Amino acid sequence: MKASVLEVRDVQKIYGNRGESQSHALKGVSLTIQEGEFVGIMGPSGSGKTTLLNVISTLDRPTDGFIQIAGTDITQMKQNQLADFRSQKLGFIFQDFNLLENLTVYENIALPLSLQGVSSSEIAPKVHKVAQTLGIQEILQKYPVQISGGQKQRAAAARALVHDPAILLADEPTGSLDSKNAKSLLETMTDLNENHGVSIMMVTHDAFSASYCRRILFIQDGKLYTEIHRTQDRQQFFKQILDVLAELGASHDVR
Ligand SMILES: Nc1ncnc2c1ncn2[C@@H]1O[C@H](COP(=O)(O)OP(=O)(O)OP(=O)(O)O)[C@@H](O)[C@H]1O
Repeated sequence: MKASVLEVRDVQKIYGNRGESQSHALKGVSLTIQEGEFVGIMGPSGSGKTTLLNVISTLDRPTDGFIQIAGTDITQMKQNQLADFRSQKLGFIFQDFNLLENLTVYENIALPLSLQGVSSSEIAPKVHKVAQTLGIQEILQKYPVQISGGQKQRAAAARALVHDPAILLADEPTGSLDSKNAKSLLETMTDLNENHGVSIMMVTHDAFSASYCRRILFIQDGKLYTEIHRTQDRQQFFKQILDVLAELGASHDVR
């Protein structure tokens, strides 16, 4: 049986101190992601998706509950340990790429390893390997301003994966892409998941993007509402997602 890469148990998040106006953003969320899964997180605006992603990605702490990533309980870690853990075990892709404009694509991809003090001779083969997987070998010497949005997102994905993280966390990764580049990135993520064993958790509003996942967890009002698994083809799954979103009364994009 596969091991779990992520275990979230009874996680609560309350913003604001006692006596102030408080916001109960997560009200006891539990979920497990197994190694090699591609899981989507969806839900209406304000349901707690970003909060969930932030506590899993160690950027914020839960008020209560337990989160284990690759066998390590992150809720017990000190701040400096969390920074190391994040840079070694987690990979992130965001909507707006977050590439450094004054570094080449190669240097951007190498950055997480350079920051960990890995030698340049060890870094080079890793950058070339991940660039090959993402089909961006030709643009390694270019600067972000010289490449397209789709290429920027591939470079960002390469940077997220170069240190071989336990899980790739994606927050609206197709949000800044046109539909052709979005489709191409989603196909790449599917390839990473199916053929390279990358475990992925993706937060998205977009039913088309979500239809590439194998399983989707829906959150509403800080709690898990339901989950669905892809058993048939992607078009069927897309319809199933729209049905749940309609049930939730959520607004959604249809590409
Ligand atoms: N820093 C904060 N301080 C106080 N309340 C917050 C804070 N961040 C989020 N909230 C509240 O917590 C709840 C969940 O917000 P969250 O951003 O996690 O939702 P979301 O599902 O990501 O929404 P969206 O899809 O609009 O990004 C909301 O009621 C929000 O107003």
